[in-house]
Amino acid sequence: MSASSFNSPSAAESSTAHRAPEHLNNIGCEIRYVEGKGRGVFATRTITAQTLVEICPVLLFSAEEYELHGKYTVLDHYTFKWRDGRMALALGLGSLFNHSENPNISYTIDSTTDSIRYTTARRIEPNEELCIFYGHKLWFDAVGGVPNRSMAIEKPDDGWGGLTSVTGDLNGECGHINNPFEVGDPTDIIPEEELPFIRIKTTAEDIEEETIVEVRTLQAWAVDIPDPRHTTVMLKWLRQSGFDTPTLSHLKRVRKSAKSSTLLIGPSEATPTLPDDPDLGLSTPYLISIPKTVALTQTSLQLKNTLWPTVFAPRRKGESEPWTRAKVLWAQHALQTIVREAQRVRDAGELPIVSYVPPPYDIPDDFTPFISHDTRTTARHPLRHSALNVIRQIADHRSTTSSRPSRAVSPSADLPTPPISLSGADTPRAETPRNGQGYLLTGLTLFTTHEPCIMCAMALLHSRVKEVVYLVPMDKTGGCGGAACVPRLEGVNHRFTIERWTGTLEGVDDIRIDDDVDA
Ligand SMILES: C[S@@+](CC[C@H](N)C(=O)[O-])C[C@H]1O[C@@H](n2cnc3c(N)ncnc32)[C@H](O)[C@@H]1O
Repeated sequence: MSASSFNSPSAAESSTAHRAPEHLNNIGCEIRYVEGKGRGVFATRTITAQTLVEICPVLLFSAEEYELHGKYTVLDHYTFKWRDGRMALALGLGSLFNHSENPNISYTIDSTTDSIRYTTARRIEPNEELCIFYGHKLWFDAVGGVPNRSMAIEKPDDGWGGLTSVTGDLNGECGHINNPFEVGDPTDIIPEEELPFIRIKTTAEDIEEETIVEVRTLQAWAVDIPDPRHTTVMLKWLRQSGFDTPTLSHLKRVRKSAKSSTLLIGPSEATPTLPDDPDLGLSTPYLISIPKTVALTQTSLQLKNTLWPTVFAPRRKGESEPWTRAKVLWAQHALQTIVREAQRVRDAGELPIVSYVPPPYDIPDDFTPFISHDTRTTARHPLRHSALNVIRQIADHRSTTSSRPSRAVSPSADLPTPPISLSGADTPRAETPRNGQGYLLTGLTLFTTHEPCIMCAMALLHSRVKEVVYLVPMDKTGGCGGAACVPRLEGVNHRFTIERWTGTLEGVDDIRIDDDVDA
């Protein structure tokens, strides 16, 4: 909101006696009058998180027109600065969202259509007011919940109604927002090379593809069939022999050459007994090295084929989850939240390391976020790393409330409820479900400011977290691709996805720490 000069807004003049107009929004929003604020937007029913509630076309005024006329009118309480210095008025519900320090609506501009898209930042309950964040320099006395400042994450004064809380652009002008993910269809899948992060490889197959000289092999029995016409007989024998096991299903059974064939019999554990038929002219079985896994790329296929003909199976489904534009924005929002929280805890004398588990992108309902920071300094405890704290916070909360993962906790101003104390005393536990669903992080993404150390990476593995996204790599101490990559270790019984964020985010430089600190 620009409010460069003060004109008494209709809101200030209005009273609850006014009748609010109907709005034909089928998402569950309506306009109501509220004491002290004028009109506002309210939910008529539950609206789930990440719901697009309104798309508003904007009315644009030239800078000159606005400077000469607009700013002396009531418009000045409704307009935003547009990209090229023009002023924009959001039509529809856009101009009726009131301000809150705890906004439940975030919004992005779509300059291709000259419109603004408003999305719920969390689940909204019936009759709740839908609010955005205007910035810190308000030109009116705000009515409504002012958060506990000690808990609040300080937001920059963006002059843009909190728009930049989504975009990370903190220079205060819409015109300078340069976030490619806020423009366009939120359901578009972003091409891999345009994603603002690097995927850290965590499967053995992935490593093999990168360091292709080190094809992992195993020993298996083979036999030469001098007359290729006997190959079918030998394949039939193999099927009945019991030597044929699924362990070698990623390999072809026969390697043909110009004059003979070679049959792959089975793994080295059992010495094969061949058919007793001299007419077949078989060689004595012998051990060969064969690729241990399927070929995921053409390069790998070529290399593996030199050992033994290998099945080509390009990257298996689910290994590289596609990211939509909306999911990138969800992640940006989460990361901006942890950066602000880290700045706050740094100012409070702690290490600026924060871990955050937001509602899952796909199924955000019934889960309120958890956020924890490093408390080694205040707790005087070597294990109070932020990732461990948040894992423990979730487990404690879930096991002491109910078996159903549900409303949880956060100290963030972006987030609705106050935090569980991180005093260091273990919370007494209620009975937990046997499968661990009650206390694990199954299906959840953990966002963290710094690459988790090896201890935390192991704890995350035990917690069955689905995905870890971090900002600052810790080359000397990190356990997610820095000093080591714990979920990549052979023999671990769970792997989680890791993304190192490379996209620009305001404030990251403020929270860097010594590279030999365990985060
Ligand atoms: C963009 S308008 C919002 C819609 C406005 N309530 C109306 O009825 O037109 C901004 C104006 O709404 C009022 N307003 C917004 N948020 C408020 C709040 N938290 N407390 C009091 N007034 C608020 C202020 O008068 C402000 O100038």
